[in-house]
Amino acid sequence: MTDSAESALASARILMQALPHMLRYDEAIVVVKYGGHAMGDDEVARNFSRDMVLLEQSGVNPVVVHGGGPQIGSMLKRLGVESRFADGLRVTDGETMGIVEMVLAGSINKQIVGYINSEGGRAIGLTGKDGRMLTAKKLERPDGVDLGYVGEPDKVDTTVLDQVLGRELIPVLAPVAQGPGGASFNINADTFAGAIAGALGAKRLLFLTDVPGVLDKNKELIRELKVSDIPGLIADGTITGGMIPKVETCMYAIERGVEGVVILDGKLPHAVLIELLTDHGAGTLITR
Ligand SMILES: Nc1ncnc2c1ncn2[C@@H]1O[C@H](COP(=O)(O)OP(=O)(O)O)[C@@H](O)[C@H]1O
Ligand SMILES: CC(=O)N[C@@H](CCC(=O)OP(=O)(O)O)C(=O)O
Repeated sequence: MTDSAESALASARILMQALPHMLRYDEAIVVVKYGGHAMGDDEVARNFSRDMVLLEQSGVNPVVVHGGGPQIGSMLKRLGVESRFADGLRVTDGETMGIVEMVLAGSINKQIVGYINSEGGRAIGLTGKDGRMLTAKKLERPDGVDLGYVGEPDKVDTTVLDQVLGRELIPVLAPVAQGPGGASFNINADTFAGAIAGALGAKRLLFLTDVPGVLDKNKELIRELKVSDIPGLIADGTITGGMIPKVETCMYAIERGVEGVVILDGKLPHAVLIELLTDHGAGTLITR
């Protein structure tokens, strides 16, 4: 067989394997949270963007929610502003909020839009403010510690997204929202993605991070989890740090009707396609 015939046969085999999965996700909404740690270099960003375009072309409706914690940290350092966290959330005074909005809604959001456009897609960059998609309320902590302009989702209004989805456009959302008095609030990107996925009734919520998924005590990947397994894994110290808000968001999203949440390594080439369009999946699948 010639090289080109062999390559065509290989593509046909992949397509045949992917077809039943493509039908399962036809017209479904898949929310993909693209974490700041998963963004990496130019090639990672191009692979990620290509996957979003391929999904859209296969009849799936991807909605991207991005983070940018490490990138905000670098900008604060350059500007000589100290970064402070309380339980994984950035303490956000007025000056910090201006820089958070500049980095998330400005540079990162438009970079991702640019990458998706370069791969042949039509991306549309928005924040929670646009069309009042997501309004924030100030996050009040039980211990009374004031985190400043850190918000949590109050209301989600999907009017703008309803106009965009199904029209060959890929929404790319930055986790900034307007709160009481019109001020901008900084929302953890995992929490923002969970609220959007819940309101849209997404079929899947994918968290792209920098580890293969939820790891057990021996650092082995746990392939499947039930919501009821999670509190025990937090209590016994298996799940710690930045993984806690992620799995808590999984529980929240599944309670609101999201069918399944997957935590996976965003630097694995074509992680999203492998997860959605093959039998073996790529990370940890969490279901009811
Ligand atoms: N059981 C666990 N399995 C995997 N990662 C864990 C676990 N417990 C804690 N983590 C930590 O959670 C991190 C992912 O959260 P985070 O750094 O907030 O990611 P992102 O920036 O992508 O949102 C991992 O890099 C790891 O250090
Ligand atoms: C309140 C809060 O902590 N907001 C986050 C928003 C960005 C984010 O969540 O980015 P990652 O997903 O890359 O961590 C922050 O300021 O870092």
